[in-house]
Amino acid sequence: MATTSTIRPGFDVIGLALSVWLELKVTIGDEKSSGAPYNCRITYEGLGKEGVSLDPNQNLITQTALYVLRCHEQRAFPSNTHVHIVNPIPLGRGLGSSGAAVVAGVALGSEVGKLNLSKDRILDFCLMIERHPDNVAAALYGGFVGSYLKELNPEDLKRREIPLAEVLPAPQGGEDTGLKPPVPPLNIGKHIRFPWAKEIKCLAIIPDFEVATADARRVLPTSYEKADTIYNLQRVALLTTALGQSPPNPELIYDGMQDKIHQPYRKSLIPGLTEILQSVTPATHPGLLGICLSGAGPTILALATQNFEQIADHLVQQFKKENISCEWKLLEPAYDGLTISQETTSQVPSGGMTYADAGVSIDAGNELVKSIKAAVASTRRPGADAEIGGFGGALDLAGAGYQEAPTLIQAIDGVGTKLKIAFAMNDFSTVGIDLVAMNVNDLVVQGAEPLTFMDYYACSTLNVPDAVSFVESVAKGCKEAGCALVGGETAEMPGIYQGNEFDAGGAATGAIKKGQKVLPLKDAMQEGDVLLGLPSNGVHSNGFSLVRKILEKKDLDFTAPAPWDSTKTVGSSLLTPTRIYVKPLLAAVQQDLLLGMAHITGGGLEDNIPRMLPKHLAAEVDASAWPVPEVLMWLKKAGNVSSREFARTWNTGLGMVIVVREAKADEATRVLEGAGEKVYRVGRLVKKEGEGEGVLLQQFEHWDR
Ligand SMILES: Nc1ncnc2c1ncn2[C@@H]1O[C@H](COP(=O)(O)OP(=O)(O)O)[C@@H](O)[C@H]1O
Ligand SMILES: N[C@@H](CCOP(=O)(O)O)C(=O)O
Repeated sequence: MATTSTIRPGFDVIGLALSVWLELKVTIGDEKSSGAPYNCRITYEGLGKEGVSLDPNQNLITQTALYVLRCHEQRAFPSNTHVHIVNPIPLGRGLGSSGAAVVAGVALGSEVGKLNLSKDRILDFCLMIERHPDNVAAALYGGFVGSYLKELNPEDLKRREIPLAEVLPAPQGGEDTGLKPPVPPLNIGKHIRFPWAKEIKCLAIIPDFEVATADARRVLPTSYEKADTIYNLQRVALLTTALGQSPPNPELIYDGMQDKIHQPYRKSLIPGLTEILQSVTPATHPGLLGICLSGAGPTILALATQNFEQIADHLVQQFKKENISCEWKLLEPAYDGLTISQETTSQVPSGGMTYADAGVSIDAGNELVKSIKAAVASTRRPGADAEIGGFGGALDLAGAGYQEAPTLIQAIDGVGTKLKIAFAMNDFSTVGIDLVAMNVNDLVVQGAEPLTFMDYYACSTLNVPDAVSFVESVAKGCKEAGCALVGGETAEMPGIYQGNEFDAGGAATGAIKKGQKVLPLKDAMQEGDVLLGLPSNGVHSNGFSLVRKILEKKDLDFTAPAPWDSTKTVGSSLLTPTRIYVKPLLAAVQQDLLLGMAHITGGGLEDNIPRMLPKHLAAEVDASAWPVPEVLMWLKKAGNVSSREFARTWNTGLGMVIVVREAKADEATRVLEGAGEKVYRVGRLVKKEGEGEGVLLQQFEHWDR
């Protein structure tokens, strides 16, 4: 079940289901639950743990389920029911936690009561609890949804027990609610799904305080000026179509998301709201399409196609001016809505043990596979269809363009301790790119075209949203490298990993056409060959143990503004994914322009450059020839890291170093620049003195500026 955000000016009308899922795991016949009130024991994990009641008559989910059961002459849950709630949706922030809880509650009642309610009937019940249809309709049906409430007929209107409150603290309405609750009239809500352009993503800027939806509705007037009503109607009519058009039109969407019937009244509850909403436009922040309050607030929803981090960081800073801290999330529309699955292993004998009891959930694994299918399939390429679910990933070499047996090159690597930063930031949307980069960059330096990738994700207990975010980022990396994600492994190993931590590894396979040489061509290299460097964009994926030590020493939190880049937090800057150099380098390889390449990973320039050189040659490198990223300069200074150590730990600003013949250096530069690279001439090959150094660094005082 996804959380929804109502998009202005469609107040109480349009909602969007987002990729954050409230999950209920229900067991009937659970011995530990015997004697629980209403036969129901609740356990809870996730957001809101401290505040949410575990009393079945108080908890919104079970309270709603009891209401549904009582409407069907069932007074309580079946004996020994255990409901385990897993909630990743922040409560009271305008992200529809209550809407999702109500949908979950009605579905729970329907399932345990064996009522077999249709989705449309579930909506009727939901609307008895939460009277605005936008959140519940989107959570129930999934996607971008418009909805309306049918006018009740005079008989129904007369019924005192039909709820008047917006979010009811109890399924109530009359004195006898508990015994004889109001059964909803039939078909009171209608919905329709609108198209949503695939490139539009949702940034949720979530302040660290709550605004109860009921309070945010209390500040609204009971009637509106005609002009304000027309203002909103005009915009909503266009907006629902504009959000489905590809490419999206920022002007239409930005204008279409203006509102005069609720945001102006809610500014009293959200400090700085008007200024914050006005502080970004598509002109000041390219990629932004529109901005509004999410639900009843205080979360801000920004729709965008790119530059997510800059937009989010800007909005976080605006809130900061009001002394409000925020976290932000990049979310996608979710199209599944309410989903219910039955565990096939449910005939557990009394006292019998299950794999799930031991901490390994086959269901969660299956759900993960279902959720990542689309992202994985998007990496398909000739020769590999990237369909997961089989026992192994298939690659048809002829289909991939290799008619004669090629040389296969394989690489395997992990993300390393950069994962620690992702855990601290609870952001797994980029580390998969690092994982792919570490592998495919190793392949391409040998001249191989990456064809397939497989990832390994090992955790304690599978957190499906985190794992989905991770695999989606792996898929992103694969697309950038042009390889298909043909499989992977998710391992739940309680006892080996702790909390939300996991380890991630992966392996790539690439090919070199018959007749084409495997690089480096050590025998062909000679004194005077030129070294070209391609820029890194920061730390990439090595040296993070030292990075963390330096931050600790400087007492710098991951959420603090980065001292080297005021537009980012320390954590978000450090999570900048490793660059993938495959496409530009293959362009040069195909023209036979390169003699060798070194991917600058652990061990830095000092250890990696010699890996591509023959024993008798050394690399003379001019450290002043390329700019060092600010983050690396800061780390060097803050950690008082010597230049030698600097060049052995981090990439110093070069992600790739390439050897070319002097006569081909300009041509190679032109090809690489044509493929979008910046190229620096950083040195040359010289004769090595005996067992001397493989890298002779010159001008490294430049790093001490
Ligand atoms: N997973 C949940 N389990 C139980 N109660 C919940 C859950 N999610 C939300 N609620 C209830 O809904 C309230 C928040 O609803 P509301 O004010 O409408 O905010 P939101 O914008 O998050 O929907 C919470 O305080 C809590 O009582
Ligand atoms: N249309 C409602 C939506 C409330 O959403 P929530 O996520 O805050 O519960 C409103 O704007 O009041």
